[in-house]
Amino acid sequence: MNSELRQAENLTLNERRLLKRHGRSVLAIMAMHTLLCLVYYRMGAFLVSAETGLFLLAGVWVSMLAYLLLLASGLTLRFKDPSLSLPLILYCIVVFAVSGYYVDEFRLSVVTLFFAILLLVSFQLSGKVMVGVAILSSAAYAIMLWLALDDRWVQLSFSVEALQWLVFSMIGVSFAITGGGINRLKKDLAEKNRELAKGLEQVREMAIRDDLTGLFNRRHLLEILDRQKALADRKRVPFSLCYVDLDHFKLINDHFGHEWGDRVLRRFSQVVLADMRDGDYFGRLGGEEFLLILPQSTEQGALQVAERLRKRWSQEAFAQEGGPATVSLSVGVAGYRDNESIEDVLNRADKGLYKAKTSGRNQSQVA
Ligand SMILES: Nc1nc2c(ncn2[C@@H]2O[C@H](COP(=O)(O)OP(=O)(O)OP(=O)(O)O)[C@@H](O)[C@H]2O)c(=O)[nH]1
Repeated sequence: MNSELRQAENLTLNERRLLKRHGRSVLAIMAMHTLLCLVYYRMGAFLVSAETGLFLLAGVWVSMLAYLLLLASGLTLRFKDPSLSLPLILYCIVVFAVSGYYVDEFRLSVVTLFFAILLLVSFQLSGKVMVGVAILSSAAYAIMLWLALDDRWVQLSFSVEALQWLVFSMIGVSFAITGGGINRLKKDLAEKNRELAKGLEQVREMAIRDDLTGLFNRRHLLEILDRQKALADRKRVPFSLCYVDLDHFKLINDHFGHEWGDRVLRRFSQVVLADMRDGDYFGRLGGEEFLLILPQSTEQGALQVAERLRKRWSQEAFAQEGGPATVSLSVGVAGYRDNESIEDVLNRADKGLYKAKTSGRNQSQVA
């Protein structure tokens, strides 16, 4: 599994965990709200008939359970806001306004729970939306109050109710402003985290790559070899190496300059990368020496790959650009033998290379 896939999976897991926590918080707040309503009903302060009260509570809980099930299903994960904070808070405005309407004496205590939900959604909603929500909730409170006063004006004190509305509205707006700040902070933090992850990825890339060619460096090649050896020892999957060395490279530097030497090294890297099979590994050991690691390849298979590469590279000409006509290469091939060390298999590949060099270069030899 590549790192992007793993990262995406982790993000989804985190998102799911956060959603679960959000769902639990909403559930707790709504349960407290129901409990308060039931207590006030027992005290005779919730001014509804048993049927109406039951109908209202059933309505609240059916829609609440539908919301929680929707979150738990993961269907909302593809939305920009998987917790559906805006629909939730709009729904809560209605629920708290309706319940507040029926509890004259304890109105403020019931609607206070609304602030807990407001705080919860502030993690998702922007400052502007939060202020909009606060204004809307204040308007809903005012309408609810107007209806209550209209119905029961004898029992109610306009000035006390108006003062409570003012307190509710002011707290609502200050929650919205603070919540907007939290949201901004969260966004800034997420952006910083993204930058940090990008930076870390760059550092990791720098640690495993060769500067000149962008290929894997010696250290990373050795790590890959360790992994291949473990796999081969455990699962008996063969792997082979091609130790590749460009011939008479010193002459290229001497005749055409160091710049040309670098250019040849880079072109060689591109040619191999374009030609190699998915799942194979190619890197630069240093200088003009390269290593091709071929998982699931036998020595004979690797020899064929080496020969194909040698022939492909021999077609690469530089004379027209003012460089060497062609540059040949020699390859030492070695297949991993059960339980031998990485050092041993590398030494055998190096021996093959030596054989290829001493036998006239421009060839591949198994060792
Ligand atoms: N341009 C360039 N040259 C490099 C780099 N790294 C190593 N070299 C040069 O590569 C040359 C390698 O020379 P040798 O080890 O004698 O090998 P060779 O000339 O290819 O001879 P054979 O391998 O025997 O065919 C040296 O001159 C190094 O300076 C590099 O990054 N860029």
